[in-house]
Amino acid sequence: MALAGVRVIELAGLAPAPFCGMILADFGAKVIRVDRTKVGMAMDTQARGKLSVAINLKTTKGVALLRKLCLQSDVVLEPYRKGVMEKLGLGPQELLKENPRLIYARLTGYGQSGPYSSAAGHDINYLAMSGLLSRLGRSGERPHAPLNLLADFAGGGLTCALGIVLALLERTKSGKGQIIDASMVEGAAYLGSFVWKSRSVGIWERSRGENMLDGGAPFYETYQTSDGKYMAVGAMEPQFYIQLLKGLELDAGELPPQMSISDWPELSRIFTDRFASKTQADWSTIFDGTDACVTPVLSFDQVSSHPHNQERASFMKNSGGEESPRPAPVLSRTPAEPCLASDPAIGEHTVEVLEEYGFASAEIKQLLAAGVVERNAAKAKL
Ligand SMILES: C[C@H](CCC[C@@H](C)[C@H]1CC[C@H]2[C@@H]3[C@H](O)C[C@@H]4C[C@H](O)CC[C@]4(C)[C@H]3C[C@H](O)[C@]12C)C(=O)SCCNC(=O)CCNC(=O)[C@H](O)C(C)(C)COP(=O)(O)OP(=O)(O)OC[C@H]1O[C@@H](n2cnc3c(N)ncnc32)[C@H](O)[C@@H]1OP(=O)(O)O
Repeated sequence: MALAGVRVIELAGLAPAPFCGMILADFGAKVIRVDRTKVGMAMDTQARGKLSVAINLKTTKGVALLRKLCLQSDVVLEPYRKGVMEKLGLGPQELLKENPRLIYARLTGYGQSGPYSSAAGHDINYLAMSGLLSRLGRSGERPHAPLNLLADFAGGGLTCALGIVLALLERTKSGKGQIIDASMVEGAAYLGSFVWKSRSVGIWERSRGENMLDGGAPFYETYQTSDGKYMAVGAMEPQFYIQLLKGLELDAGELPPQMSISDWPELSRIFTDRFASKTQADWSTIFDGTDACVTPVLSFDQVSSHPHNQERASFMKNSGGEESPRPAPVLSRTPAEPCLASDPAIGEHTVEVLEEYGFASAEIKQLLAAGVVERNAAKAKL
């Protein structure tokens, strides 16, 4: 796999850093998640392929232990509020001094500087601060955050993974590590570059929810079908729009012009009535194999059995039967090989990891007895 041989220490976090760690693990890195001790249940739902060590970082020995792990690793990924790692004596200056090849990734909401850098926050706050949230939502309604996908995962976890891979690539030339300051506000804003940079072509001039790509245009919308499901329409270009009208059995000559913005509400009503006359399966049969850019809005229950996704094996099941998306993109020679075993219990690999990093068994016993580290059995498989 592409990242085979890369060792990552991931400090346990809420959602974005776990996703970043899972991407690295899916593509072959050895990812060791550092959990707290005395925590019953892991909150990491993105733990595929990771190992877990439980270390009490509020002890001097726990901090020394983590330093030793970082000394022999390529990447440390930390998701805490600004200053937390420095308070523990695990800041980048200290760790890079000991291991100059270390890539030290800091994944936060607001970045390592600026007046908000120490504030708590979540996806919705970061998205708001990126400017993007102001553009998301229906006409006349409040801005709406679409799940916690944009800041936490796209602007956060995924962007941070890109930063780590870039730093690993650069290290092959310089031999040096570096610090990554991954701010979810900036990651989300960067993701919005298209919106920023396409303002000059006039496609965002109207209010939120009234433009071509944000729900304003009838040919870029979802429509309910007679069985309560939905179809997605993305027929922007005239040659594709004609195909849409053909599938809907509408005569272009009897309709207002596609780009007549003042007629969009009327066109939208016509399309709404038409889509409501057949089931999702009927519409799929009509539009499949055409260039109308019309697809069913698949639910999580439907998605893996759709013939297209099925042929590509786009979704997979782990050993416990849990379904999830297969890692993307697909690399031809060194594709991801996601782990199919169930997620690790907190501290499941404490002993194994410490042994691998050179701790003697007597030392491990002492650390366990003193509560500096904790070992737990793998979760029972039902
Ligand atoms: C919208 C998303 C998040 C969605 C996640 C949800 C799925 C979950 C969020 C809340 C969960 C529910 C809740 O917990 C209640 C129930 C609990 C129950 O067990 C399960 C059901 C629950 C209902 C549960 C269900 C779900 O899990 C939830 C709904 C996001 O946007 S995530 C993005 C968040 N932002 C960031 O990551 C940016 C960077 N980080 C931060 O800004 C802060 O870390 C953050 C997130 C604001 C949290 O701040 P906090 O004050 O809690 O922590 P920090 O200041 O960072 O300090 C960390 C301290 O921990 C110490 N520490 C770390 N490791 C160790 C260790 N191994 N040993 C000892 N101590 C450790 C560290 O030293 C710090 O200590 P100090 O404070 O003393 O310095």
